[in-house]
Amino acid sequence: MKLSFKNIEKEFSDLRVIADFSRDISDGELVALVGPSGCGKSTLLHMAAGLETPTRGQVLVDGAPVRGPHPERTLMFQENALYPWLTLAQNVALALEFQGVAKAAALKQAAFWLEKVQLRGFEQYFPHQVSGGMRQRAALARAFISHPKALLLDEPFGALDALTRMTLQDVLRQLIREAGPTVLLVTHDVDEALFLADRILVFSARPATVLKEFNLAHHEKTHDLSEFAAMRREILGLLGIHAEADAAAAQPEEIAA
Ligand SMILES: Nc1ncnc2c1ncn2[C@@H]1O[C@H](COP(=O)(O)OP(=O)(O)OP(=O)(O)O)[C@@H](O)[C@H]1O
Repeated sequence: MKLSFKNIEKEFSDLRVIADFSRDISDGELVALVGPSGCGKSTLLHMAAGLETPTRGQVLVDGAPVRGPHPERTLMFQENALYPWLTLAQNVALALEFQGVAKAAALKQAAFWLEKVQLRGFEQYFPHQVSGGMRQRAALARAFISHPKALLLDEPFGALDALTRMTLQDVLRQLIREAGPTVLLVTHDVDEALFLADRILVFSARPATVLKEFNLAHHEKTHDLSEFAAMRREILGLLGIHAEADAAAAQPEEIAA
């Protein structure tokens, strides 16, 4: 599914949030959106989901204007995504039941997807009985069960510790490889963007404009991101975070001859 943002501008009353954003996201591409807090990244995601409309401009899905939410475009949030009164299996199955699939068939599919995210044996657990990482695994299963053509991820692992986040990034990458959806990922974690994305868009503060775009397609990536150290430094610099140690302190001591 191709997503196109055409001259998007967004204002909330007097607040100018997005200033003339245009980009095409190709079918199967994973584009990460990074930028300062409150610059409008989630707003762009909500527009692609059909939950928010641009003040000016258009969001197109395979050439047709977005008119509202659709199960083909699935939004996934940071946390609290599961219903606490339903088991993990029931939560995952619900995504299919909403689309008219009978409960028994939906639960069978849910078991399959829970196994894919390594939650076999936890089908009957309630969300509060499992860890945050396990809840997000279940949320991933729920996102993928309906075979979305576009996945809109809003800080999906933002509430997890660094190690759990990395294992979840691996799970997500495997699911994406198998299912091939187009993905828009909002993240504050530059390493997450470097690891997962084919392209990274770095936004300015409000009103958001793209400061710079980084292309990472065709790189075989691992969590060792040393190959991308210069890019990482540049992205952090654009975000106003200076990664270099104090230049003077970083100088090796001169060796007396
Ligand atoms: N429905 C709304 N009504 C009014 N203002 C809104 C609405 N949605 C978002 N905003 C405002 O628009 C701005 C951008 O919000 P948005 O959530 O898109 O930013 P963000 O870049 O995703 O931020 P963060 O990284 O902190 O999640 C914020 O100032 C926010 O308060």
